[in-house]
Amino acid sequence: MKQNRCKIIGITGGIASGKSTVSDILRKKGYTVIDADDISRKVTDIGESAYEKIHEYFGDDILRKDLSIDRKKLGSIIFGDEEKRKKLNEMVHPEVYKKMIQEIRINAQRDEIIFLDIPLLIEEIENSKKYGIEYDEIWLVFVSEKEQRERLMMRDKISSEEAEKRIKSQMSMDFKRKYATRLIDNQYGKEHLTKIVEKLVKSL
Ligand SMILES: CC(C)(COP(=O)(O)OP(=O)(O)OC[C@H]1O[C@@H](n2cnc3c(N)ncnc32)[C@H](O)[C@@H]1O)[C@@H](O)C(=O)NCCC(=O)NCCS
Ligand SMILES: Nc1ncnc2c1ncn2[C@@H]1O[C@H](COP(=O)(O)OP(=O)(O)OP(=O)(O)O)[C@@H](O)[C@H]1O
Repeated sequence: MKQNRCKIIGITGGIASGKSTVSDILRKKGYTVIDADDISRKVTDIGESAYEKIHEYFGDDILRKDLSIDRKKLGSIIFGDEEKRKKLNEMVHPEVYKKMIQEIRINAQRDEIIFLDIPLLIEEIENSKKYGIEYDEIWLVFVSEKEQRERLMMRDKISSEEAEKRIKSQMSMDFKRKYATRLIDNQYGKEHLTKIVEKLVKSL
C-alpha cells in the first residue's frame, strides 16, 4: 500500500539488535511507529484471531491457568523446532499483516511518514507485497553477533545456547543487508544511536 502522500519506512534487524530502541526514539519525536510484535501479542490474546489455531495445534500445554498463551513456553518450543516455528508463523503472520494494514490506513490520513517495526520484514518481504505493503525505505539495525547474543541473554534472561537458537532462527545479517536502504550501526551507546536516528530523520 503505497499511500500517495505517506512514506512507509520499515525498521528491521536481528533479534535484540535495537529495533524497539530505535522505535522509542522515533515515538519520542512524535512519529507513528506500528510495531509488529505488539500486534502479534494482540492477535494471540484469548479469543483473538490466531488464538484458537495456536491452541489447537500446540495443545493445552502452552496455556497458562488463566487460558492465555504462555509465550515463554511457546517460544522455547518454536525456537528449537523449525517446522513448528513455520506453523506458528502461518497462523500469526496473516493476522498481523491484516491488522497492520488497518493501522496504516488510519494513520495515513494524518501522517506523512509511518514507520513499521517488523522483526521478520526481510524474511516476509514477498508476503508483505502480497498484502499490499510497499516500503519506501528499509532501515536495518545491526550489531555484531557477539553483542547481539549478550544483549539478548541479558534482556530475556536466557542462556547462551537459547540465545543462539533464536538468532539462528532468523536470516543472516549479511543477507538482510542486501535489502536495506539505510544501515543503523547500534554497536555503541544509546546516545550515539539517537544521533544516528536524528540524522536519518532529517534526510527524509
Ligand atoms: C514465539 C513467541 C510466542 C515468543 O513471545 P515473546 O513474548 O517471548 O517474544 P516477542 O513476541 O516479544 O518476540 C521477540 C523477538 O523474537 C523474534 N521472533 C519472534 N517470533 C519469531 C519467529 N517466528 N521467527 C524468528 N524470530 C522470531 C523477533 O525478533 C521478536 O522481536 C512470539 O514471538 C510469537 O508468537 N511469534 C510468532 C509471531 C512472529 O513471527 N512474531 C514476530 C513478528 S510478527
Ligand atoms: N545502543 C545500545 N547500547 C546498549 N544497549 C542497547 C542499545 N540499544 C539497545 N540496547 C538494549 O539491547 C536490548 C535489545 O534492544 P531492543 O529491545 O531495542 O531490540 P529489538 O531489536 O527490538 O529486539 P526484538 O527483536 O526482540 O524485538 C535491550 O535490552 C536494549 O535496552
